[in-house]
Amino acid sequence: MSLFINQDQNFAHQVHLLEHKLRSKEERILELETEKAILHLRLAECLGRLRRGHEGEAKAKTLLHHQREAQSITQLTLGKLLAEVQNLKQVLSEIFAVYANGVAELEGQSKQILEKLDGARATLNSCHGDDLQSLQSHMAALERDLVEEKERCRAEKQRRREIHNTLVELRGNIRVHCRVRPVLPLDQVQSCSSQSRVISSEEVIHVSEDTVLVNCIQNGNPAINKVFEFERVHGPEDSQNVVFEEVKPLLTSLLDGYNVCIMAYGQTGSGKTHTMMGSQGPPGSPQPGTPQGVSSPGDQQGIIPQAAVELFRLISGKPSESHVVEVSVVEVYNNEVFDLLSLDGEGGAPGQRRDVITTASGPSEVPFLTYECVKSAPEVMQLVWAVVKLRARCPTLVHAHSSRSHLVVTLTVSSNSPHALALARRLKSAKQELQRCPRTDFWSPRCRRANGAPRHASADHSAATASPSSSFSFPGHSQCPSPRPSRAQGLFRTRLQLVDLAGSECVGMSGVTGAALWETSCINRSLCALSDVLGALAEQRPHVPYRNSKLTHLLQDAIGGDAKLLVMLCISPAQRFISESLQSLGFGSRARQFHKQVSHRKNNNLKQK
Ligand SMILES: Nc1ncnc2c1ncn2[C@@H]1O[C@H](COP(=O)(O)OP(=O)(O)OP(=O)(O)O)[C@@H](O)[C@H]1O
Repeated sequence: MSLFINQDQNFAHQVHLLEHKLRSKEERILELETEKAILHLRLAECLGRLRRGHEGEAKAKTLLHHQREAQSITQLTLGKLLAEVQNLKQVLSEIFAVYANGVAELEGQSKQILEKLDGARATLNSCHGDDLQSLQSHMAALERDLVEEKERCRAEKQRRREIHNTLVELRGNIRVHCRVRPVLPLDQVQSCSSQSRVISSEEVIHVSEDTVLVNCIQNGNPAINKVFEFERVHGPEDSQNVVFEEVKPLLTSLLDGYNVCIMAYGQTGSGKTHTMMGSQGPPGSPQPGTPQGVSSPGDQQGIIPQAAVELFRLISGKPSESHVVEVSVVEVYNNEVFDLLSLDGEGGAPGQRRDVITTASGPSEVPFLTYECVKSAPEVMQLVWAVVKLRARCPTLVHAHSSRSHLVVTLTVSSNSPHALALARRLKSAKQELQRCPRTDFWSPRCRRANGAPRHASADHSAATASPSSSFSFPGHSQCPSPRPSRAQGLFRTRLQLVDLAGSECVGMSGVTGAALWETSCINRSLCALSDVLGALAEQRPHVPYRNSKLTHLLQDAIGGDAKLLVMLCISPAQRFISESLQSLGFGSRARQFHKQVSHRKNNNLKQK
């Protein structure tokens, strides 16, 4: 039994070994098949490579072939190009040769042209010199003509001035100058728009040497221009000296025996006091905004100080004649005349009321008027500045230092000149004719005041009402009641009256009330009276209403007599004051009519001759 078991086991073992071998063989077969497949793949790859290598070789062969073809083509083209370059070189050398020839030719030609140019320039220079000479001689001739023309023009002007002066001498004539001042803060109008306050000061007045043009602008309507003509018009840029230079010639008439009056007319704030006195006050006085003691610049002096200097200069030029100069200062306030150089009985308050009378011989006089004898212009101005501060002033909405009275400074020159005495005789007969004018009654003021009452109702007049112990005094003061005994008999007297009128004003604008309102009414009425007198003279009416106001009565000789009168119209250029400016310009034009009529008649006479 055991034997059978061993055999079975051997057999099984044998089978098992064989199966193991078989499995090993099968695995080996699988490995070999795998290797075979791999070898197949490699073989296929190698075959592919080999095939591609063949194709590359064929391509390389083709490329080589093409390269060889290209090389042969390039060689051919290069040959052709070389041939062309050769040709081009040939052409270029030919062109260069032509160019070189051309340059040589041009150089030759330009040389010739330069030579011609030099020749032409030389010719031109000689021609230019001739022309220049002829031009220069022409210019010299023209200049000579111009000088001659200027001389003729100057002589003509001189002749015209002489004729004008002759006319003035024959009749008490009036000439009108106009001065338009610069725009000032008081010209500004403040109006409130919806957002802000607008300040404007539009200029509506423009000037030339002898005309004033006013742009009358009315809301919504086209502007109308009005032109006024005067003997001389000064613009805002004209200085005090320029204004005086035009006035100065009139002063020589004083020594020829004529009375002279220079009067500033205009609305309040238009520059009358500035023009007549100057804005700076007496030299050396402290000015607003300037350190104490600084002198006022000379060119700020107005007509009165400059006229005083000129008068003494004229007198000193005539040493053979003896002259005596006296000064009086009068204020016409509320239609009353006040003697500003007088002192009351106790030697205190200055400014006694005086009357104006018409003397038997014709001219008006102020009895008991105080005259001060003066020997120099500074002495005159010392007196005038001392009393000018007594003048009534009142602040208004238009002008903070508005003068409420008319100021009349009179310089009386007494002379023993035979020429003046001869003239005096001639003028006396002329005056007798003027006396034929009938007289009107005095305009009776509503507010007459007794002597001694305060002169000024509205203003602060501490000096005017000073106590008797006041330290106020005038240099060399000596009151001479009229008739003036100090005056030598047989002397011929002429008067220089310098008048700073009070300004006309519109009550609505100045906003005055109470006593100031009465002052305004008096000022406006006296200015109306002045205008009426000029109107009557211009129309040559038989009656001239001098005595309708104290102002015209006082100035009777100056306005209508034998005096030479110069009205200096003072005008503000601003739109705000246009109606007052038009009124003043109208006054000036009316005053000139008097002058024009005389000239016209004289011209006719000349023509008839
Ligand atoms: N030509 C000018 N150049 C510069 N400032 C001027 C000129 N004219 C007037 N002014 C100035 O205008 C202001 C008013 O002038 P001014 O006092 O002379 O007026 P007015 O006409 O005398 O006035 P009123 O009649 O009210 O006295 C002053 O401050 C003055 O200095």
